[in-house]
Amino acid sequence: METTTIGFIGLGLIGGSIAKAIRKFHPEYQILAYNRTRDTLEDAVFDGIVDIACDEQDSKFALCDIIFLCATVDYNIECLPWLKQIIRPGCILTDVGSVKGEIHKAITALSMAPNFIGGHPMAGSEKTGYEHSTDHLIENAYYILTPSEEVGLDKIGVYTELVTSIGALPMILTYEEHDYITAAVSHLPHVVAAALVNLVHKLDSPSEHMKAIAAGGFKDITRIASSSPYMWQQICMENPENISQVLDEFIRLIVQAKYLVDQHDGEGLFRMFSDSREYRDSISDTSSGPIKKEYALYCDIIDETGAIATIATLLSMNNISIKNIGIIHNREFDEGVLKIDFYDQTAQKEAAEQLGKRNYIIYER
Ligand SMILES: NC(=O)c1ccc[n+]([C@@H]2O[C@H](COP(=O)([O-])OP(=O)(O)OC[C@H]3O[C@@H](n4cnc5c(N)ncnc54)[C@H](O)[C@@H]3O)[C@@H](O)[C@H]2O)c1
Ligand SMILES: O=C(O)C(=O)C[C@]1(C(=O)O)C=C[C@@H](O)C=C1
Repeated sequence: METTTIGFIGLGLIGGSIAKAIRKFHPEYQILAYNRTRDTLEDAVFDGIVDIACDEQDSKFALCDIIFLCATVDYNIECLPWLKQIIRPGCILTDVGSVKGEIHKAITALSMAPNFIGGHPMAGSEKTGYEHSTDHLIENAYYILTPSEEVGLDKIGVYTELVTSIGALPMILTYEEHDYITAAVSHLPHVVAAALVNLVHKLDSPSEHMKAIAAGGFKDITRIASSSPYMWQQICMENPENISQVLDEFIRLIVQAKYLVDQHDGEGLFRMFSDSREYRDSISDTSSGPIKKEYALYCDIIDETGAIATIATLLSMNNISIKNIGIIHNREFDEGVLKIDFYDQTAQKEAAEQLGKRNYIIYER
C-alpha cells in the first residue's frame, strides 16, 4: 500500500504541533516540510518529526496527499499559484489560519476549490515557533473545517478522520460562520486584553504600583496580550467587519456597566455578574472542547528557598511530567498554595501518591 504523504509549509507553533500529533498517531506517514528558517527544519528532522526537509517551491510537494499551509496568511496565499501547478488531483489542500474569508476568496479566484478545505484548530498559545509546539496542543480542541463548496465528500471524510485520529474534534462551518464566531470568541478577546493592558500602562504612576500588584485576575484575563503582535495585526486586518460588529456590541455592554456603576444600581450590577457567572460556568471545563480538562493538584509547601525545586525534582525522578507549576493565592487558599498542572489524570494521580508518601498536604479539585 502507498504511504500517506503529508506536507507542511510553515512549521511554527501550529504547523509543528499538527506535524508532531500526526507523527505520534501515524508513525508510518511520510512528512515533508518547508519553513523559512532552515534551523527549524533541521530540528524537526533531528526530532524525527519531518522525514524530508524541502526548499521553497519544492517539486516534492507534488507527492502529498494532504498539504497544510501553516505560515502567515499572506505567505500561504502567495504559495497557491505554484501549488496549483504541481498538486495531485486528489490532494487535499488546507490551511490553519485564524480567519478564513481571504484564503477562500483566493482559492476560488484560482479555481482551486475542488482541492480546498479550510482548517482552524481552536487551540494555541501566546508563544510562537516550532520550539513551543507539542503533540498534544490540539488534543480535545475543536478543529473547524470550512470546506469549499466544490470539494468532494470523499476529501471531507478523509480530512475529518485525520483530525479525529490526532485527538481533535472536527466541526464543519461555512467560512462566513467561522469568521463571525471567531470574531466574538477569539479576536475580540485579544483586542480587549491588549486594550486592558495598555490602559493599566497608561494609568500607572512612575512608581509602577499597578504593575507590581497586578494579580491573578488581571493576569488571567490578559495572558493573551503577550501573543504575536504581527499575527493579531493580520487577523484584525483580515476580519475587520466582523470584529467591528462584535466590538460595537461590546462597547454597548461596557457603557451599560459604567451606567450601573455611576447609578449605584446594586440590583443591575448583581444581575450583570450573576448572568455572566451562570453562562461562564455552563462552559464545561471537564468535557472535551476548547477549554481543556485541567489535571491539577494543590499542595501546601513551606515558604523557603528550593521548596518548589524539591517537588519538581521529586516528580521528575518519578517520570511525572509537569505542565505548569506556580504559587497561587485566592480566596480558597488564603495563605498561598502550590498549584501543579499535569498533562493527564494518570500523572495527576501518581503525583498525588508520591507527594502524599512524603507527607505533603495535597488538595485535589
Ligand atoms: N498561535 C495561535 O494561537 C494560533 C492558533 C490557531 C491558528 N493560528 C494560525 O496559524 C498560523 C500560524 O501561526 P503560528 O502561531 O503557528 O505562528 P508561528 O510564527 O509559530 O509559525 C509560523 C511559521 O511560518 C514560518 N513562515 C512565516 N513566513 C514564512 C515565509 N514567508 N516562508 C516560509 N515560512 C514562513 C515561520 O518561520 C514560522 O515557523 C497563523 O495564520 C495563525 O492565524 C494560530
Ligand atoms: O490560547 C491562546 O493563547 C489563544 O489565543 C488561542 C486562540 C484563541 O483561543 O483565541 C488564538 C488564535 C487562534 O486562531 C485560535 C486559538
